[in-house]
Amino acid sequence: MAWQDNAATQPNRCGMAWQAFWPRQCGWRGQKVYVVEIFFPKDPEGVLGPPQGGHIARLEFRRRLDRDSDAREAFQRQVREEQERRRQEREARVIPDTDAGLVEFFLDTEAREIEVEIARLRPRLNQPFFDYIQRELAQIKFAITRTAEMEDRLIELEAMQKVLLEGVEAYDKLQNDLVTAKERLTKILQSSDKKSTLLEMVERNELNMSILTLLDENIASARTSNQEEAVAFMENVRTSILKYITWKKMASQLNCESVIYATGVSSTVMASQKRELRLWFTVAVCDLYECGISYSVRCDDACCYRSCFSNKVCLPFVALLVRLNTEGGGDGGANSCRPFIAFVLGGPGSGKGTQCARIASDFGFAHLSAGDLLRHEISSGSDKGQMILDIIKEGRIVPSEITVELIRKAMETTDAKRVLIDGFPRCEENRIAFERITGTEPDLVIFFDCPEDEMVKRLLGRNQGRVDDNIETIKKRLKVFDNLNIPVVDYYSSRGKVHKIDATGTEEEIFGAVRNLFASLRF
Ligand SMILES: Nc1ncnc2c1ncn2[C@@H]1O[C@H](COP(=O)(O)OP(=O)(O)O)[C@@H](O)[C@H]1O
Ligand SMILES: Nc1ccn([C@@H]2O[C@H](COP(=O)(O)OP(=O)(O)O)[C@@H](O)[C@H]2O)c(=O)n1
Repeated sequence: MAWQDNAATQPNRCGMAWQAFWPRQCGWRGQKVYVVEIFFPKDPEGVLGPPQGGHIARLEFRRRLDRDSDAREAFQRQVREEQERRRQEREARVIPDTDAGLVEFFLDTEAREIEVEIARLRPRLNQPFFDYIQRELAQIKFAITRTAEMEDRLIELEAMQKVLLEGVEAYDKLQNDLVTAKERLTKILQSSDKKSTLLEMVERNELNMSILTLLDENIASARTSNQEEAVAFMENVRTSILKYITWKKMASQLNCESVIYATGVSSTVMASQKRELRLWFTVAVCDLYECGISYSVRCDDACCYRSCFSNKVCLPFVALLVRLNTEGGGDGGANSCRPFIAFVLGGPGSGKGTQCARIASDFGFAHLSAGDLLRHEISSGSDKGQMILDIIKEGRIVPSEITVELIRKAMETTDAKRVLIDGFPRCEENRIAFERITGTEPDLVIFFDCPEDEMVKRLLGRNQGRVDDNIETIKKRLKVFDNLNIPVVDYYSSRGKVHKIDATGTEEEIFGAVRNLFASLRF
C-alpha cells in the first residue's frame, strides 16, 4: 500500500497569519506595512500571484476552469511550471552558516516562501538563534541615540522575530499532529476489526482532521500509482472516519459534557430511553453499516422523540447518546438530568469495592454498593432483613425488586452528578428490573477481570467478619457469578459499554488502569 508522510514536504498547510508583517518584501522600509494575502481557491499555493479581478471575476474563472478542459490543462501546466521555478530558486539560495547570516537570509526571503524556509531550516531556528536576535534588538533598544536606520532595523527584526516564533510553533505543532495522525492511521489500516478500532478511537477522542488529511494524501498517492484496491479500501475507511468525526463535531457544537456510544441498539431499547430523552438528551441515530449519517435530532420533548423514531431508520444502527451539559447546561438546570451512572462488575473478591473507594475519592463519584445496601437493610432490622441474610449466607441473589428499590432510594438521596453502582446488576433479572424501575441504563460498565484462585485468596483474607466469606459460600458465589453475572457483562459488551480491566496485580497497578480509563473518558 502506498504510504506517504508529507510532514516535511508540505509546510504550507499550517496556514499561518504572519504574512501580515513583512516590511522588506514590500519595499516600504521605515513603516509598518500590512500585506494581506488573498487566497485563490484554484491556486492554493498562490503560485499565480494574487487574483486580478474581484469576486465575480474569480467565480467566472473558476467556472471556466470547470467547463473547459483545455483551460484546465493550461492552468495546471502553469502551476507546475511555477512550482518548478520556485523549487529551483530555493535550491539556488545559499544557506549561511552564521546566525547573523541567517537573520539576513530570512529578511531577504519572500513572504510566500517563509513557511517553506522555516520547514527547511527548522533545526537552525533554535534557542541560540533567537537569543542572537534578542541581543541585537536589545542593542538597538538601549542605544543612547537611535538613527532612522536603527528604527528601520528594529521594526524589521521585531517583525521577523514574531513571524519566525509563530512559524516555528505552528510547524512543530503540525509535525506532532502528523506523527500522531500517522500512528493512528496505521493502527486503523492495520487493525483486523476496523469497526471496533474506530469505536475505541472515537471514545478516546482520537479521530481528527489530521488523520483525514493524511489519509487523503495517501489516497491521492495510491491513485496516482494506479493502486485501485488500495484506493477503494482507504476510501471506505475514510467514509467511516468522516462519519465519526462528524458525530464528534456535532457533539461539540451541542456543548456536550460526554458522549456515550452504544452499538447494536434495537428500537425497543431506544424506546426505554424515552425518559432520558425527555430529560434533555440529544440522540443521534446513525446507520453504522451504510456509512453516513441518517439524521440527527435534538430531542427535548416527546414530540421530537416520536418524530425521531417514526422515521425509518435501518437496523442495526448505532445510537449516539450525547448527554448535554448537565452541570448547569442544557435547559439551564430546570430540567436537570439524572447523574452519570457507572456499573462496576466483577467476581466476588475481584476488588470492586477497593477500586470504587478510590474512584469515588479521585473522580468525585458517589459510591453505592449493592452488597452494602443489602447488609445495611439487614442491620436495620427491617422485615426483609432476615430473608436477605438467609440469601446472602447461601451466596444466592436477592430478589431484584428489593435491591433495585434500595439503589433507587440511595440515588435519590445523593446529589452527586456521577454515581458508581458496585456489584450490580448481578444477573439479567437485576438488569431488566433496574431499567424498568429507573427507566434508565448505565452510561458505562467497568468489569474487573480476576482469576478465580486470586478471588478466593482475597476473600479468605478479607477479615471483615462477613457471613459469606467462608469457603463453602465462596464456592457458591463463584458459581452464581459464572452462570448469572457473566451474561450481563456479555450483554453490555455487545452494546459497547464495557471497559474490562485486568484485576490482577497490586491495588495501585489496577488503579493505574482505572485512572487511564477515566482519563480517556475525559473525567
Ligand atoms: N489488587 C489487590 N491485591 C490484593 N488484595 C486486594 C486487591 N484489591 C483488593 N484486595 C483485597 O481483597 C479483598 C476483596 O476486595 P474487595 O474490594 O472487597 O472486593 P469485592 O468488592 O470485589 O468483593 C479485600 O480484603 C481487599 O483489601
Ligand atoms: N446485586 C446484588 C448484589 C449483592 N447481592 C448479595 O450480596 C452478596 C454480597 O455481595 P457484595 O457485592 O457485597 O460482595 P462480593 O460478592 O462482590 O464480594 C452477594 O453474594 C449476594 O448474595 C445480591 O443479591 N444482589
